[in-house]
Amino acid sequence: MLSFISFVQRVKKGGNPPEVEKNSQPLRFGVLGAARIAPDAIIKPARCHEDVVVVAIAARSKERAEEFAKTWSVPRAYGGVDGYKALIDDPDVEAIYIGLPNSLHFEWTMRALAAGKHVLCEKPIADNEDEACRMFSFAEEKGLILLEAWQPRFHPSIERVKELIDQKSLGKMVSMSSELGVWNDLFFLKDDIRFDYSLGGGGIMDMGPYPISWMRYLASSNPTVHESSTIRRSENIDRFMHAQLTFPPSIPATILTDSAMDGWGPFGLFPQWIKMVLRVDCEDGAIEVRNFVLPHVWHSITVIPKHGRSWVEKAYKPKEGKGEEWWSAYRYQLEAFVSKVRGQEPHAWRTAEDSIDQMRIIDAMYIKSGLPLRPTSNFSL
Ligand SMILES: NC(=O)C1=CN([C@@H]2O[C@H](COP(=O)(O)OP(=O)(O)OC[C@H]3O[C@@H](n4cnc5c(N)ncnc54)[C@H](OP(=O)(O)O)[C@@H]3O)[C@@H](O)[C@H]2O)C=CC1
Ligand SMILES: O=C1OC[C@@H](O)[C@H](O)[C@H]1O
Repeated sequence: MLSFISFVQRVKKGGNPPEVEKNSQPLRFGVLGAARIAPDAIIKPARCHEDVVVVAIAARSKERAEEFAKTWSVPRAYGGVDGYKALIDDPDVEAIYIGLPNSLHFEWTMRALAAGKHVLCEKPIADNEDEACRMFSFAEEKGLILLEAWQPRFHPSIERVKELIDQKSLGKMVSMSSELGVWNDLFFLKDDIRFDYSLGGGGIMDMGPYPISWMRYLASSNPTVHESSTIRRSENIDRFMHAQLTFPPSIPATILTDSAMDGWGPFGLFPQWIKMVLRVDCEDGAIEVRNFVLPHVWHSITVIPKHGRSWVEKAYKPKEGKGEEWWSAYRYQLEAFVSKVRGQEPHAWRTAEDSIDQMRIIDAMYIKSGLPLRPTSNFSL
């Protein structure tokens, strides 16, 4: 009962966070694309961050930009064919949030960096490893911050799981597995960007960043991809992927993603509940993490020793440092981004190398399953 009440309180406050008083010179963000994820990923976190304001939004249509600006109280709206460019050129904007289709992450990150802006760009950072390398090397050349927005990395829950593994009370890690599946019609549009190869779509592009990054972080290493099989939605788009990997020295791992799980019951008429389980088996027990995608909404960390009783943990607030029970993973992410821009040590970070390695593994999964890499952008500065 208590945990249900705290769930309701957390979701209520996290979903509509309080507006806090701002510092005298907060970091001024512009939002590129009136994407569905933008309110959760940047607008709401900015509202409750004392050192951030969102000053502008750009969308392909002026009406859409104005509507978004009105809904979310953003002072300036840019639209039309030059809308994105106008936002980037706005001298008042210091940092850009990019929530565009994956195929546009490269071009608009490069343009934003060229204009001297820091960038928080959605996951996956690019269409492939080659693009990711070029983006991070340009950010370094410009002395600007570029962060791939993979929010679970910043939430206290992942830190707690890592701590449980590293303290070795369950012994050494022996294997990992994860399942991430959603019922198609529950989440996606008929013409979703995720189903369009030219926009960098694909199931493992969209869902893969979660299990792959969790596993890489928990193992503190990068895997080799051995095998990968898919059920396709269309020619180059994986709906379902099952991949087998090995983390060094010889820890096997399996990853399953499915963006259109079959329904259940007569004729599969009823939607399946979302599957979001990651399991780490160790010599003397196991850990199961439920909801490793949006851990702030709800999660559970079940510790299952081979000898003795299991227990369940939750970690919404860090043991030390800034944070509140109701902070979303996006809010924690913004905290880290701003610290980095301000030259302070963030509580967590995702390095260039980390994001580039991540793209290399996604590429390897496509190669192993006989699908082409997502297309490299033709854009050049
Ligand atoms: N971190 C997370 O939790 C999540 C991250 N994401 C990531 O965010 C990004 C956006 O996802 P999502 O919000 O679901 O996507 P949407 O389809 O809702 O938004 C994509 C935006 O891209 C813009 N856009 C520009 N060119 C095109 C084009 N040719 N076709 C379609 N849209 C275009 C549109 O902006 P406009 O018309 O307004 O200019 C649109 O609002 C993806 O990279 C995805 O992986 C998504 C969900 C969760
Ligand atoms: O990043 C994401 O997180 C949740 C998923 O359902 C969604 O497709 C994806 O873009």
